[in-house]
Amino acid sequence: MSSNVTPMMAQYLEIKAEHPDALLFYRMGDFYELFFDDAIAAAEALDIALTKRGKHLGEDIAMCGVPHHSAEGYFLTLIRKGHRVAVCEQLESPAEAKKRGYKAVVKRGVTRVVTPGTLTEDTLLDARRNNFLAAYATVRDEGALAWVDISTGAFSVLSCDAAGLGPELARLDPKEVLLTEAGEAELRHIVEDAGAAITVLGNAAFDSTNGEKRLSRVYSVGSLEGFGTFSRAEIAAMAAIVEYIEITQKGKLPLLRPPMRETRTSAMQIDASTRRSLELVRGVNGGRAGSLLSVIDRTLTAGGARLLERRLSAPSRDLDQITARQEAVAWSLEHGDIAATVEDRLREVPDLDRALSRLSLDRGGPRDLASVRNTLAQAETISETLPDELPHVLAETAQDLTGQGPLLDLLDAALVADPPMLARDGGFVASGYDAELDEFRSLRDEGRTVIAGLQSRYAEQTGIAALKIKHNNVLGYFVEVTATHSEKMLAAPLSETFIHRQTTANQVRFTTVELSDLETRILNAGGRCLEIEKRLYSSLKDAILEQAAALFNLARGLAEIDLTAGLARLAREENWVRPKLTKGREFVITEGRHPVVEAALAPSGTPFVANDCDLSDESIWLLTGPNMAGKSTYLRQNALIAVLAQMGAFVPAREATIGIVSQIFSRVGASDDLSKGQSTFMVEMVETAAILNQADDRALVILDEIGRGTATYDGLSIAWATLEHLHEVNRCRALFATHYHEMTHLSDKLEAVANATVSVKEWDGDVIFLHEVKRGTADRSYGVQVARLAGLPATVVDRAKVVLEALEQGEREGKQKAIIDDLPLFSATPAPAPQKTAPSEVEARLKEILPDELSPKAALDLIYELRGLVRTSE
Ligand SMILES: Nc1ncnc2c1ncn2[C@@H]1O[C@H](COP(=O)(O)OP(=O)(O)OP(=O)(O)O)[C@@H](O)[C@H]1O
Repeated sequence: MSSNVTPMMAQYLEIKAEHPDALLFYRMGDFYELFFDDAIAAAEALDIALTKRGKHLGEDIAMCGVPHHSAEGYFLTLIRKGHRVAVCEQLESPAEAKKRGYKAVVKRGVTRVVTPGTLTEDTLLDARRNNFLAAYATVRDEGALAWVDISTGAFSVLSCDAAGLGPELARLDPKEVLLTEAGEAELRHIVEDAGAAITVLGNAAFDSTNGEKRLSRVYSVGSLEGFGTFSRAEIAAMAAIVEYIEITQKGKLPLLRPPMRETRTSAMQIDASTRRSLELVRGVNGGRAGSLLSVIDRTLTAGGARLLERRLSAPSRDLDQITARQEAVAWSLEHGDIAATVEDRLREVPDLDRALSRLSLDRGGPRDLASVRNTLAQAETISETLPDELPHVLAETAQDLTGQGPLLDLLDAALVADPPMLARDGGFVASGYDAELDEFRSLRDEGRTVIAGLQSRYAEQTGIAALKIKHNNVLGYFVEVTATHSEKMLAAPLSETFIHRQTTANQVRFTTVELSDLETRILNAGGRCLEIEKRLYSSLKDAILEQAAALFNLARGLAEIDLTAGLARLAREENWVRPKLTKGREFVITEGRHPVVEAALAPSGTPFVANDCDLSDESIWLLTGPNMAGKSTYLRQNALIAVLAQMGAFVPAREATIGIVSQIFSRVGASDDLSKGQSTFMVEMVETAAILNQADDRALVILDEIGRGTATYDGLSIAWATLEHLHEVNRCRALFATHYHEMTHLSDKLEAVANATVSVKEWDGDVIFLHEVKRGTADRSYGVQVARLAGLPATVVDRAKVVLEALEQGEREGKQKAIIDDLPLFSATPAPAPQKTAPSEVEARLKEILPDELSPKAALDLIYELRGLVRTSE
């Protein structure tokens, strides 16, 4: 290194060398500073000023900085833009550094690396969503995905091959995925598709043998067997997660809950494009708005909201589990008064999971202590509100709410009602909790009163009424009497207490051991208060963390109760019913509704038209009907009802019986994926292929107008063959919407195919949508009428009608091609619409004629006259 590198810059470069892939936030006093390329990148991403600071190897050093107290917001912006941030703090005060030598540089070190998957700060997180960090590992031919939310400690793992990775990532929506180098090469596109950041770790991090040891150490167990039997790949994936947390949190581990082993067969399989098209947790725009989640969320706590999203993302396939959850919702619905009281309490419940996680990472504060206290207080009331007789799910969770009385009492006694954010400034421990603290506080706050008290005591003791305790900068506190009393003061017994300090012209000044003690104590009281509070903070935190496992269960219990009460309220408010789930293949929905479309229509007062669906015998319905009639809505609503039913919720219908659905596939509408260089048609075919290759006989498949992205006959043939495949090979339940009316003949040939249509009325050349689904076929598509409603120019609409008629006539006569060839070309200049043109002269003249009254001569004259009229208009 060049000799003109300053010691500070040398330190910076050394630390930066350890974090080449992160922007290094280097703490200098009240600021974090960035240098060199980091500064240039950060200044651009944060839109802040780029300056210079000194030179390095003859070149200016680029620099930018942000105040440390507002740094979190900047971290978030950088992370959203795809950066990682290494936070380098001062590990000692400048005064401490000076003790080591005049020129010593303050010790610094990276205390954490902020990455998208490892956030814990409330300000950086969406309270109502999980923030998952995932890792994918393969050992020999086995693959596994592990994921954790370090802000809540929830840790899970699943065996999953590479083909299953995309759907799982779509379900979990992790913010960051850890891969090996080889894994990155193979799986990058899948992870990027899921919108997660990729972090590559060395193979050692994924080593399953060391991993097992690492995990056992984290959970302080001899072996992982107590948590379940894990495959090598599962251990490798979990180990990588733990390793990465240790790297980013610089050795501090959050409280991880024991790993939960999931199996792919336990949840309904829903792939990424189906999730998008059904808009389960995100609407078309990527936000919550317009999603199913947004209309069913009645939860009152952050934990409840997160649980709801997880359940909705992974509806169950386990009949017993679903039934147990339904029982809980039904109970809550029947006991509205109890549920209402519970809900009032839930409104006051803070985010316990996240508070615990921050406390365990030493990133918490007094407010997190208060969050624990407030949660415990509410949990206690809730458990008192709940009766003894409860359905299984609620009985289990109610148990988790109890048993924390001692901790609650401790926190109640120790904390003020509304503590400040930071422990650093003190002021959060309640008075009366710690005698020493109370004393120092009164000293700090009431120094003058304590001195006044001492003064009157001394006055009494000496019998000198004029005795004063005073303060100056030279002597500090001292006792002062007038010179007249000096003799008495300097003689025994008073001289034993009062030590002479100074004699002036008129006064004599003394100190006492007690007074100088008091003085030091007053001076130090503020500092001592902070120290004591810091110690108490630590001991309260430890008391909480000792109960971490029970507290996590309690948080989970509250979330379950919240979710149950929310689903019950939803059912009551929206008039939903409890569906009957079976192990068979039924699918009977009576008067089903689409919850999102219904909610969207509500403000306009337009009623939603409920529709039935029965796929029990004829398992494939071929739906034809005009554009805009409501086909897509109908298709989706049936899929959504299945999802809601299997997550344990009630459903928007009058009645529903559903044989458990193993997989849902939905191909609705076409969207270009130009970023991947795929055309609309290509995307459609890839997704259709996935369905035909994967759907089993318990799947529910929804296909909306497949084949429309290509030429008519190609499209029709593909749609035709697809339907046959679903019928013969997949043998699944399916709803198939199409504009190819030719396909309706398939119902004669294929036993399980039925025709259905969405009815419309034609009135005065306009279509009126009835939105009613009936058995049968549609006679036509009314596309041209719908186009007119959409505001297509009248000339185009008229022209389209002419073409349509010609085509239909051609089809009837089997000479379509010739007819099309015969059609004169469309002229772009608007031709006057025929019905609006005034009658021509010839027409006007013809109208006047009364043929019966014409003589042969007059008739001949008329012919000449008409001929003449035509000539003039030519
Ligand atoms: N059952 C219903 N009750 C009331 N309104 C409905 C119903 N179904 C659909 N609609 C209304 O009709 C609109 C069009 O519905 P949808 O998109 O499902 O039609 P579509 O037949 O799939 O049309 P296209 O074939 O053009 O894609 C919806 O946005 C909604 O406002």
